[in-house]
Amino acid sequence: MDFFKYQGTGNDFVMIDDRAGTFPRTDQAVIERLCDRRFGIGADGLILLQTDPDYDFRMVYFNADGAEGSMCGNGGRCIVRFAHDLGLFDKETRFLAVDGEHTAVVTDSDISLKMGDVSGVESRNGLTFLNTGSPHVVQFTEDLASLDVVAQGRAIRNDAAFSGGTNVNFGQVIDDHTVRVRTYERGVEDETYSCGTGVTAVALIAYRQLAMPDPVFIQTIGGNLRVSFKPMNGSDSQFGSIYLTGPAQRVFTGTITR
Ligand SMILES: N[C@H](CCC[C@H](N)C(=O)O)C(=O)O
Repeated sequence: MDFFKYQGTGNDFVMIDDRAGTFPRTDQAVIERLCDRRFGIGADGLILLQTDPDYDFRMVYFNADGAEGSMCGNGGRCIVRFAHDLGLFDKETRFLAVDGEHTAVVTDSDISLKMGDVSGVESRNGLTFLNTGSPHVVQFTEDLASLDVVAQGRAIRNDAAFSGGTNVNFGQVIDDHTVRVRTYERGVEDETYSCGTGVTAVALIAYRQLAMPDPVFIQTIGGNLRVSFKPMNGSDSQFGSIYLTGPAQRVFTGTITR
């Protein structure tokens, strides 16, 4: 079976053209092995591109642990680049993911992905929590560089307040419109270089708590992203027209031999 490898700001994915629908998608051990950085290809997740009667394509996303995940923003940007590379559309696309419809626009340098609307921001156990397609906690800190993201992220990830777990993002304000972010990802169970739904969550909370204006510029370990949004219904915790914008590239192709 052929595979492709894509990365978006260092969040990397095994990408498979599964338009024939033959990939063993219920075999969690196979997916986990393909994502393993020692025994497999190595990736933060695996994504199937499938057909859909009403859309350009359908995205099916699995975390590195092999389980089907909630929405993945960087994976969404990567599969848009993949579909574009396959010639499935010209500049603009409409596709279906686990959280519903997404649209995206492709330029040479960037993919701009429309994210699902955000319906609320909660405080759980004193932690700021919201769902941007995946569940996220957002915390701001003064010293991001020396933070033990894995230890602190894992403790919050396993907090009983979050049934099913949560991803955990730590942000440090760099200037009036820029936040640097590090993320502990559920399903990878480690820090990743970037998390698209995570930086989206951070941008919205930077607006809500710190009055940071739209768009918010984000620095991750793996590169820079931009999040634009519109508050909805006169609320500072509901958002629409959310766009996640930044680079996504094919890195290599290969063949899975067993
Ligand atoms: N890396 C992804 C997030 C995956 C979410 C996943 N870790 C989960 O909560 O199931 C992103 O760019 O949005």
